Amino acid sequence: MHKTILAQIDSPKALRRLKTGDLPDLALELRDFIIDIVSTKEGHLGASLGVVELTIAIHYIFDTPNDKLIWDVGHQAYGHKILTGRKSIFDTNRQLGGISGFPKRSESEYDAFGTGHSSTSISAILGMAIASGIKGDTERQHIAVIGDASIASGMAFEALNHLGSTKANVLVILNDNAIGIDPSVGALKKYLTNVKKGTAKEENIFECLNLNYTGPVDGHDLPLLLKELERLKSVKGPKLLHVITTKGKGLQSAEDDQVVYHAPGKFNKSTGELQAKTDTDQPAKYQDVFGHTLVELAEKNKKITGITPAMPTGSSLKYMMAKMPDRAFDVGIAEQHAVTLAAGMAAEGLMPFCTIYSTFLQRAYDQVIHDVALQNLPVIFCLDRAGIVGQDGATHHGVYDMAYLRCIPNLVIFAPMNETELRNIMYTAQLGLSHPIAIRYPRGQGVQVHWKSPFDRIEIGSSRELRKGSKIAILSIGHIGNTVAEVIEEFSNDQIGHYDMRFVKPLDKKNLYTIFENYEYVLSIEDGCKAGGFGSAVLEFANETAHANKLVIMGIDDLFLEHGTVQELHRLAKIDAASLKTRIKILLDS
Ligand SMILES: Cc1ncc(C[n+]2csc(CCOP(=O)(O)OP(=O)(O)O)c2C)c(N)n1
Ligand SMILES: CC(=O)[C@@H](O)[C@H](O)COP(=O)(O)O
Ligand SMILES: [Mg+2]
Repeated sequence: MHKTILAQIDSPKALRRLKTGDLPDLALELRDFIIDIVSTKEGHLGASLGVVELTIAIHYIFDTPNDKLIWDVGHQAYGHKILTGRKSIFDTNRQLGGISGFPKRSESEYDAFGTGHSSTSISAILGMAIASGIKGDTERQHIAVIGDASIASGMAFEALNHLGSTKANVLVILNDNAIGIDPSVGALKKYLTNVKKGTAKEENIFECLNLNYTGPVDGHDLPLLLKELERLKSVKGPKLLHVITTKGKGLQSAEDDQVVYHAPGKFNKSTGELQAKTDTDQPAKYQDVFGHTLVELAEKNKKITGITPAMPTGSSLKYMMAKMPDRAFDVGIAEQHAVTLAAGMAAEGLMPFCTIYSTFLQRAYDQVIHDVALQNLPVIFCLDRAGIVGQDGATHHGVYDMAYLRCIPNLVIFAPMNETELRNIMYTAQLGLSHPIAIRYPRGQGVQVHWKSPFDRIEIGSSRELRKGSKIAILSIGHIGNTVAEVIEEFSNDQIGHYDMRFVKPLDKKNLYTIFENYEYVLSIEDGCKAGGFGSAVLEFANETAHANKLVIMGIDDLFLEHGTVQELHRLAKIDAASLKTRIKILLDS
């Protein structure tokens, strides 16, 4: 009997034909299935395990896909994917050519809205509910599932503020597990904890916002969930169901270490034990070089502060937070606030290192312009996960930052080719800059095993000549310069020069002028979009000096790159070693 129910479910329609008594067994099977696949294929684990009962209950009670269902962030939607016709291809999750790790409109009619960045679900579902109203569809249900960390973000609050002033038929399900990737933070978290303890003040914050509030209810109690959802189906207007769940539910190690099991990599599906890393003599991750270097600098320079919007582990700001809790802040999923908070600190003479994933800084674009650059406040942005990030895919690649930052006056943009360069620019920045600076570095490892070098000051706007040549000059920006260095080793002649340009802005125009004068061809390469990026900056320079005909730009074309390994995606984007080799050969032969 057990192990057979999930096999029958190829759609929510099949699910809805089950007896309610079968659903607890289905929940067990669904958990096992998720654990089984994620243990070898990797991905986000804890969040999906936590909402197994909720996922079953929603699809059981509501008429998806006619009723609209949005999963905020979407990293918890594995159960949803499996129950909505993607069970047989779930083992392709996050792999090249496979299904996305996040809901995606083009993938399934059950994915009502594409997510990946958090806190968008309430706005989007309200938009859909308003659309249903305008189209005269009064029966359709609209459901957004949002986590406790995501609902604390500004965008979610903006949406709640609007929602509560409407009669829209929207159900917000607050999935409260008291943790984001790292433990949730802030006053709202304290409030929700008090609600759970029954010690909250009499007025309920959601009722004050004019939402019909139910809860808190046990999100693992399937009969209770079914009952509440069935009841709420006939309650008109905006409403919020507060469910309490355990992230990682059903796998003991994932419940015990929720931070690690958010996305644990490969693990033993029976014991939960993580697959041991075999090679210890590996270069450190850039994020760790950042995190440890910041502590090192902050120990001497008391003006240094650190800020992360909800990514203390991912960015490694956790090291400073542990050592200097008064000077290092996790502000929750609040990129806009993080940037303007840093601006305020800089205005008062502090030296804030504001570390944000490249992709998530997109949300704080106006704050970078209006609050930082326009006022020329020397905030130090450390943009982690810049470039292609791999399996998280299109929502997460950090490939636009050079383009979207380069057009902002006053802003310096630097990309380290290795750990030493990252350390040195961090050191330089805290010596005192007269401008804000964005330092972009990729996900994963650098190239140096022994990275703890003594500090050296870097002259702003200076590039490095790594190899002198005569025919082709390769200009690289950041970590991708290591691919260039490797590739040109294979060309024994001295025709190829290599320049680590370091600064997207200001460009080292003096050096560029000499390069364009002395080489027949100049080839720029970047792990960002070509439109408006580093190569575009070089092209603008080349135009000014009438050398544009010498320039070849390698970068990412005008398209959204999907998911796959970083290597696969570099190959697809034609910025990998083989593509570079081909380009070089063509130029050498011409
Ligand atoms: C705008 C934005 N910032 C940061 C992230 C990174 N991120 C992904 S999941 C997550 C935590 C979400 O926590 P919560 O909403 O409580 O959901 P749970 O994982 O607990 O289910 C964060 C910070 C993101 N996806 N989007
Ligand atoms: C869902 C989400 O946005 C994060 O969990 C993201 O996948 C983190 O990526 P890193 O593994 O690069 O920290
Ligand atoms: Mg949570």
